[in-house]
Amino acid sequence: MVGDLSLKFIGKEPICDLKKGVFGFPISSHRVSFSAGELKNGRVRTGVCAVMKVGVENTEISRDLEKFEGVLGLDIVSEEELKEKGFLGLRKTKLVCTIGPACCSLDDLEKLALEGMNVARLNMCHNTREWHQNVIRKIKKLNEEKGFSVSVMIDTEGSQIQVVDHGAPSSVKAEDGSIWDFTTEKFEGSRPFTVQANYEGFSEGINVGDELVIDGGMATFEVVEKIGNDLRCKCTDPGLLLPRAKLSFWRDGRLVGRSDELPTLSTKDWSDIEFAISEGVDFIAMSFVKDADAVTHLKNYLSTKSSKSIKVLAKIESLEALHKLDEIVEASDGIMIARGDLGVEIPLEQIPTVQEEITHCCRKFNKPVIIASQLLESMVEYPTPTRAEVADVSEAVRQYADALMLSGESAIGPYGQKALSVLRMTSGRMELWSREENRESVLFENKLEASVPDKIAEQICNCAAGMANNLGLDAIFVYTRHGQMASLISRNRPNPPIFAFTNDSSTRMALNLQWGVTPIFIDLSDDMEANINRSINLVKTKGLIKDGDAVLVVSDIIPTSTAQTVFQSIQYDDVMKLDFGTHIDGHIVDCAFTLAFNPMFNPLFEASREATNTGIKEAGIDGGSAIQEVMESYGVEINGKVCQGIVIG
Ligand SMILES: Nc1ncnc2c1ncn2[C@@H]1O[C@H](COP(=O)(O)OP(=O)(O)OP(=O)(O)O)[C@@H](O)[C@H]1O
Ligand SMILES: CC(=O)C(=O)O
Repeated sequence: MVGDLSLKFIGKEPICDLKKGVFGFPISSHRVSFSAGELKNGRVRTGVCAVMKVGVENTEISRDLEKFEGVLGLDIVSEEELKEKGFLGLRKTKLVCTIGPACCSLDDLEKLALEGMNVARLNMCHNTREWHQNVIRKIKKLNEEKGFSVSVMIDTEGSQIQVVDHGAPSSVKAEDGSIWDFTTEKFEGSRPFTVQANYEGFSEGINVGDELVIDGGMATFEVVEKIGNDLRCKCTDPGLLLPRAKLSFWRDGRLVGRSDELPTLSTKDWSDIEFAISEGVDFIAMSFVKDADAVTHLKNYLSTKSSKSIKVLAKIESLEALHKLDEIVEASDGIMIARGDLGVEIPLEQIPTVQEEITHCCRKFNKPVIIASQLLESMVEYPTPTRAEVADVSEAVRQYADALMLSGESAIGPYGQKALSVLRMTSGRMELWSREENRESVLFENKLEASVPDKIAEQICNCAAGMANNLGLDAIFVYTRHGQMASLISRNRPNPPIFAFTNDSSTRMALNLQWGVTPIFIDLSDDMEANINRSINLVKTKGLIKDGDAVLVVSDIIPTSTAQTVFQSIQYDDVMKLDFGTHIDGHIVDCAFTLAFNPMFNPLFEASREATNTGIKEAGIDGGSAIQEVMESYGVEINGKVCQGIVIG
């Protein structure tokens, strides 16, 4: 992991507010670099380096513009949005659409892509292999020929106890007091008042008196008799039975776990995964994940079978998954909060808090999260959403979910594009409100568990996001091969948009799901200066950035070129000090930071801290002697030798 941070100003004016210089004074070209190379045990680890550069002369830009070449793989929708609304107008929340019969033509898919669909979701529960293949190919065709960048996700069917047949072609009403048989017996056609379940062992451990709940509350029955494996039930809360309705059993107000023996991935799911690999999808959303092992197993399988990197998302839709949330989130590449099936296993009133907890957990582990199901359910039938639905969407955006998903609204409803536009406009409005309220002024503080270089990269990204917010920068440019730093910055939910330049097409497609990140495909070299200049010139040539815009540049690309002599290596035992001062009309502003990796230096930090506090307290002509006294009272043991603190300057 490598980090590389620099500030780049386009155009003549030195900037700070940033457009007027720091405290009104011009900023000179200035560069600081560091890189953590060797660690204590002598093993060479990947380096971490940072570059800060302020000020670029106009001539440099003009010179680079002359030699500009290459292609900027920015999708046409982001490009249009950027031209129309500017950096801060770019939507941060990503949008996922379930593709079904109502939106599977090339024309419909193009309309959804134009309306802002970032990811197309295909649920393998429905329709044929050929149908899915056809849709995937149409999406790839649109990406290639029309300049979109829509990622493809498939959902595995997973294993769950559900209705195979309920005696009617579509929905059927269960009346109060009516008696129904639930069975796994296979029979031709349909029988009235008979529901066929998909799983042989569905009634094991179920007692007379238990409650059988349909689809989390569509209808409720009481088990009145067990006949072999079959259950005879009386309807106690009338309602609808839909095709593929989910069955759950409850006793004394608690869920009776029934799906333990069902495999997370069935034989059909494995065959769908093979299909997904062969079609080169970008994400596989795994249904009914119970633990981290299932996710790890699939990830390992994909890493050996697929030449491209396919990301594995775990769908959180059972009580079991909630109990193992941390381990599942940590093991996966992202999460889908499948509120539909989750509502079958937990009381509905718990969904909002559970959603917020899962979203928070994903932030903690830096994994993208999709909030799914019933966001605009009424739009499956009606052209406008309810006010409550818009409030639900806004709440998901307020929680900083990475993505929102449409299900039946786009798959079967006649108003799919309109529903997508409601998501887009509601997200944009809420994002603006959050920014104006400066809700994310306190950056996300949970640290990720990682190696020292990764922690440093994380800190660089946290600083970068804070700096971009505090200085009111226009954009953050991240140069990344695997998307790690783009994702670490996104985790901080900064105000400016994040443009992730990558030369890896899997990374580009994966970043489509990450909050606030606009992925851009571009050729990258080891020469960061060349990468920065080329990409800025390309962006500039397209008219997407203008003189005076301030861009923060972060990179995780390790420079190998010998020309990069500017990078200095900082060892584990080194102490790095970054100190800068300026004056405004004779008033001096001084600022310094110190960074060390070896805890041996902690007493030195304590001495400096106490001396600084004394300096602040005693501020005045004689403050220096008080500082000196405190500093000299400290003895710091460094490599076995006790050294006395001294004040320099
Ligand atoms: N490819 C498809 N072909 C036909 N109908 C589809 C297709 N995809 C979705 N649908 C329809 O759209 C509705 C919503 O689909 P979606 O897959 O989001 O929900 P679901 O069927 O409840 O499954 P899950 O619980 O896995 O989300 C489904 O009820 C189904 O009728
Ligand atoms: C999306 C999904 O699978 C659910 O909400 O159940």
